[in-house]
Amino acid sequence: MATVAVVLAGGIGQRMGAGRPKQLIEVGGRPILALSVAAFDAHPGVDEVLVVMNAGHLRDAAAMVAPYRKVTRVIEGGDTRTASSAAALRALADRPDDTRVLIHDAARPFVDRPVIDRVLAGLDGYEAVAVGVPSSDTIVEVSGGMVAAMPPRESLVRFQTPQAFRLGTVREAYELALADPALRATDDCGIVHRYLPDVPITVVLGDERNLKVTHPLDIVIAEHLAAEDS
Ligand SMILES: Nc1ccn([C@@H]2O[C@H](COP(=O)(O)OP(=O)(O)OP(=O)(O)O)[C@@H](O)[C@H]2O)c(=O)n1
Ligand SMILES: C[C@](O)(CO)[C@H](O)COP(=O)(O)O
Repeated sequence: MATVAVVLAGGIGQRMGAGRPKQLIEVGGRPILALSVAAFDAHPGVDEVLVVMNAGHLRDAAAMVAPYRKVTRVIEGGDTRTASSAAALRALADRPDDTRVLIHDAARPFVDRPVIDRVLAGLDGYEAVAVGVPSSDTIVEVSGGMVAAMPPRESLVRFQTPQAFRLGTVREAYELALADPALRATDDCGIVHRYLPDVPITVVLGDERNLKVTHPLDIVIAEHLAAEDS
């Protein structure tokens, strides 16, 4: 069965405040979007890359990813990350249920081959795979400014991407989610977990370098990581 990597680049980068989507910013002389796409293009287990971009920058994105031969389409995303994932799933509507789909934040340009290897290996035994790293901070649930719950840190991980799925599973979860007026989600595994609670989601180890470039300080870190790679 085919393996498709979806690179989500439909955001506007509000928290970065750069005046343009953060995935178009260069680190180490290359756009963040290109670095993310390159990681999947170079992976021997990935057959195809689908890029999701916001409407105003489709041409910029197409030009940036033109050198990568596995990129088959650059499509328009939606107003939220969830809507952009849904747009990608619509673009894959004609693909068989056993297609393997990896959904990745374009804003994580340092995803590397070992992380992708672990995700693909996870898909051999499970319908849904998440990537997590242990937290070095204590994570607390807060309600109304007060501590409401303190789950033991050993039981917590921070999710990264790519998250991977059998297409039939993530498609079914999204069909249910999109029919729910109360839909709220920050990632794709969250949608599978909520709408198909019987589907086990395995968690494989991520990497601290696989950071999500979100705030201006992250650009400083990203430049440093890019220099390490050069
Ligand atoms: N409507 C959206 C929103 C986000 N994303 C993508 O999902 C990933 C994670 O989102 P985030 O880091 O929140 O990016 P932005 O939405 O651009 O950032 P912000 O929330 O600060 O505006 C990014 O690669 C982003 O481009 C997307 O494809 N479509
Ligand atoms: C999917 C994600 O990267 C997992 O940590 C994260 O939830 C994305 O959140 P964002 O607010 O869209 O950046």
